Amino acid sequence: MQNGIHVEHLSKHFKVHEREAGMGGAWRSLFRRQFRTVTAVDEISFHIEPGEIVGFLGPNGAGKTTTMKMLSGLLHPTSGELLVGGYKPFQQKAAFKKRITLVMGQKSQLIWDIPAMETFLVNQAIYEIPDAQFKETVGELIDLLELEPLLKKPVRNLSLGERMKCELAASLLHRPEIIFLDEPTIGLDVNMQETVRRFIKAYNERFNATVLLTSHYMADVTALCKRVIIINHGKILFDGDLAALVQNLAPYKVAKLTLSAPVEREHLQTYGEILHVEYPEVSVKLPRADVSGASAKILAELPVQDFTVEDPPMEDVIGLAFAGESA
Ligand SMILES: Nc1ncnc2c1ncn2[C@@H]1O[C@H](COP(=O)(O)OP(=O)(O)OP(=O)(O)O)[C@@H](O)[C@H]1O
Repeated sequence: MQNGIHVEHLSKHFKVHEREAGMGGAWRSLFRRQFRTVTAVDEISFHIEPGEIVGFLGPNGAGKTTTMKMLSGLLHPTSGELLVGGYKPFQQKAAFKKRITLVMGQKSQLIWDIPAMETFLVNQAIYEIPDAQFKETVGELIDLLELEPLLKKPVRNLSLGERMKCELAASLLHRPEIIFLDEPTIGLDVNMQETVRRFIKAYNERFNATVLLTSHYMADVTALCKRVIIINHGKILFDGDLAALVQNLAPYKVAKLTLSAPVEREHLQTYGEILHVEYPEVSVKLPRADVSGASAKILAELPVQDFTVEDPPMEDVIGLAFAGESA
């Protein structure tokens, strides 16, 4: 289980200084400091097999980044057991650092005023990558990410998407087998998101790399992750197949029809809960257990020009997970 990840009852508490509002509060807090404990991660356990790509989802402040930082050795856990690629991350052994990488979409490791290639050379020295391997890996990454035209420009002149591609290359030069990706596509346009996604998949396949990925873009998750872990308020709400999540949480599918003649809303409602009507387009919820029967009825009885049945959008399904938790 060399490239796997084992997490048992992992927790992280932060002690935060609380100050009362106003001048009086500031004065009092000089003498009597008040602290509050924030539980960012609360006794989570999971295992990830080598080569798996797992989506790590949750709303803002759920505990995703804190978990990733513990997994990559940047934060010391408050309690629990953690084994990543056979190492205890916080011991920060050189051999451990060579096996992992943490890419944060909102933080750059590239040196701003000089071309990305210079950062690559710095990383070659840091990770002690032999020349031949460095050349080979840089060549592969240039091909996979189409970096050639970007490498000689100062990083500050690159677009956000171009910078992200260089960021990924810089983070993967040492060919880590375990990669933590925190919002790798944030702020990128749809085409660039797709490029980054394809690259992550290709890297995973080529090196059998284990990937834990957070993203607010559900397209990333559906394209890359068979399995998802959902976290909220530091606790795991779901860990399993994405398909099972959709089935469990959304016991319905969405039928989208294009009508060839108007139909009264009251009549449409008899086929299922209406999500949207804007003639000629209509969306109706169909019970998952009877999709074929309900579809046949619609096609036989309504003036339908076009008809599709889909799973509800992932955003809605994840929303249901959080709603269920707070209910
Ligand atoms: N250094 C810190 N000191 C105090 N509290 C912190 C610290 N880092 C994180 N927290 C708190 O821990 C909780 C979890 O934060 P974390 O950044 O892990 O969430 P996240 O799921 O990554 O959210 P986002 O999607 O917004 O990045 C939040 O309540 C946050 O305010």
